[in-house]
Amino acid sequence: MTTAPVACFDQVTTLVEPRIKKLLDRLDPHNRLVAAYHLGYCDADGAPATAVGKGLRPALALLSARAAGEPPGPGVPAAVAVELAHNFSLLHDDVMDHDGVRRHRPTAWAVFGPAAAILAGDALLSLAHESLAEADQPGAVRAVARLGADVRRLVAGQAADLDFERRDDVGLDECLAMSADKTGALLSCACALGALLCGAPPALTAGLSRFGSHLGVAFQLVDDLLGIWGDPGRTGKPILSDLRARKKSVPIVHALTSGTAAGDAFRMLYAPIRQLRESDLELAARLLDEAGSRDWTGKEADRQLGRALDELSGLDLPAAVRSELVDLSYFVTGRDH
Ligand SMILES: CC(C)=CCC/C(C)=C/CC/C(C)=C/COP(=O)(O)OP(=O)(O)O
Repeated sequence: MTTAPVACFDQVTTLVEPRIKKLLDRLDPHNRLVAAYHLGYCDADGAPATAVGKGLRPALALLSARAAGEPPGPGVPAAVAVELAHNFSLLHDDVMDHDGVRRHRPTAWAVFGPAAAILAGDALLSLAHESLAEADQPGAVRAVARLGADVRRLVAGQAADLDFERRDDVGLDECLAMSADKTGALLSCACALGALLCGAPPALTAGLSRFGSHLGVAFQLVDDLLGIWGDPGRTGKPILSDLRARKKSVPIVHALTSGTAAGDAFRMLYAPIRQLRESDLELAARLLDEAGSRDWTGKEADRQLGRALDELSGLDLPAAVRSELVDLSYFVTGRDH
């Protein structure tokens, strides 16, 4: 496990969470309860609880504002916006995937029903845009437009991901492109949005954006590995969850297209006509390992991390910000949850 850089995550707790809680007050009581439950601010009865997400995207947005030479404060509307947009996507994703557990607790739809969870997601996305539109800062309009464009990419990535589940001819390149849309777009947005909101020079915003894209793909590849080989006690999701759901994540597509004996055996096991038993799932994970797919995915995550760090080295950044962005990048790719 890699230790998280402390300062930027502390600022998420002290600066971003209180602002999100204040925005939730604008929602009708039931919608607010579902959203607050999903965010981990309360349990299903409304009793206070401790927030559950890692807060990666808001941490990046605060660092993005600092990259533009500002203190973290002016980055808060951006940090709030990306965290709310991220949680909109998780609420809807859990409904679409019928996932019953996230962040070590029953998902919002499992507790309150799919309609309530979808509406809570809709409300969070609206609040994300309000957070930026109400910011009295030079780049507010551009920031709203940027968030909108990146949420559109996230939606396209999710559509591709769902489509892949029905297809048996998915290629590795399109799978990586899907990861760049589904996850890279919002991380890229987080890395650019703080600077954009603060009116930073376009070259700095563009460089941060490219850094975030590569980091986002690396993040998704690590997520793909954790979806198969992660410890449920750490990930907060059921064991072998991506295999059980017959996902076409990168390690799975790598095996299916590897042309190895293990990859071919995996293809037979994973065929849609077969009912997958628990023992099949363990065998499937072993075959992926034997096909070299775990190793390839880990190396590709490292390659994307390298490209992210190369982008960073070309940017003129305050030393403390550079060092936190580097620490955060290693945390993201070395995480076990
Ligand atoms: C439109 C739609 C439904 C899109 C879905 C897109 C989607 C679910 C992408 C997956 C992104 C991802 C790896 C989330 C976990 O982030 P994390 O580990 O940072 O989560 P945390 O906040 O729990 O820490």
